[in-house]
Amino acid sequence: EETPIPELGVETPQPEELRVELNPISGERPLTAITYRIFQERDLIRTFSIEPHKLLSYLFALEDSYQQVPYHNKLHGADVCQSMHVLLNSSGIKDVFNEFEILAAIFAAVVHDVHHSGLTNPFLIKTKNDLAILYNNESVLENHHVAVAFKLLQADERNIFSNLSAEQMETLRKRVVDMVLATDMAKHKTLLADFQNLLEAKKMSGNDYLTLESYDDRILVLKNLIHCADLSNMTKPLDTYSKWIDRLMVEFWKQGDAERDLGLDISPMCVRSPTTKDKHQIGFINSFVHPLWETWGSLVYPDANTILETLAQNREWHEASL
Ligand SMILES: CC(=O)CCCOc1nc(Oc2ccc3c(c2)CO[B-]3(O)O)c(Cl)cc1C#N
Ligand SMILES: [Mg+2]
Ligand SMILES: [Zn+2]
Repeated sequence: EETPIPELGVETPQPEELRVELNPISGERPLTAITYRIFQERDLIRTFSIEPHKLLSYLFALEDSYQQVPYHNKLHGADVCQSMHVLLNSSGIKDVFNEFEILAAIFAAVVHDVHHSGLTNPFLIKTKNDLAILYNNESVLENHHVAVAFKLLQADERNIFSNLSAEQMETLRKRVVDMVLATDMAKHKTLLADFQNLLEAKKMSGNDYLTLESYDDRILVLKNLIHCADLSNMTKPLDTYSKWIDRLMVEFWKQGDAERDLGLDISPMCVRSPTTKDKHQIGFINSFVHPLWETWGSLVYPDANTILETLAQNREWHEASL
């Protein structure tokens, strides 16, 4: 029978250092505030005849569908959306994507982890959680996030895409599904290899400007873009980055506690010990994050140089703590 997801919800007291003072502007609704502003700034509301009250209703419902877990909560959704917004302005790609692709990318970023339970795919799979059964162990969380995002659109008062044609909606939906599913870490190696092959081929063609014709080439760059935005914590200044790590570790350690209580092997990153924290972070940065950002940096050179410097400094900070 199904093993219940151990409650990681509101009743778990947030350790003091995780308590954040609410921003006087965005107050309780950082995700709605940031996303609405970005839609305005990119003129998406006018371009796609989005009814403002529907956009607010959708964003309120989306924000409330993010679980109150230490890391994968509405702040992470807001953060990845804002990071996507900035990355889309990188010199190397600024004029590459059209407004439909930008709408899809911003939307995919803000919905990409909605209803995340604070547990990993391997945990949901080994505990035979309903979601793992429903999605046959395949990108379980990511399938759930994008399904919830589109489920919320079904209410007419929340359907922000009601003025798109059926064909436009079909393509938007495909792009959003493709991007959110690409945030599954299990797909990282293939995604990055394909991205590197594409850039190599483009470099061979000599033209210094990235020209992308096919849907597959264009969506490949967008998949890597949302993956970068999702793994952008360590490209931020240390005082911000360290706050994200603290949240992530609390979430990982809670899963470790649940694994122990269920008599399961404790996932390496979920072992409650500050020393392994740095070891795992360095391992994750070296194996996944740095190669990805190096590749991104080569695409938007020299736009990402500051990012790469910050990434190196944050890695040194971890190494100094070993
Ligand atoms: C402070 C950080 O370093 C943030 C990056 C997350 O840190 C890790 N993330 C990992 O995998 C996922 C990366 C992205 C996501 C998820 C899992 C589930 O939702 B998501 O889309 O946010 C793995 Cl395998 C290890 C670490 C480590 N350390
Ligand atoms: Mg995710
Ligand atoms: Zn995420």
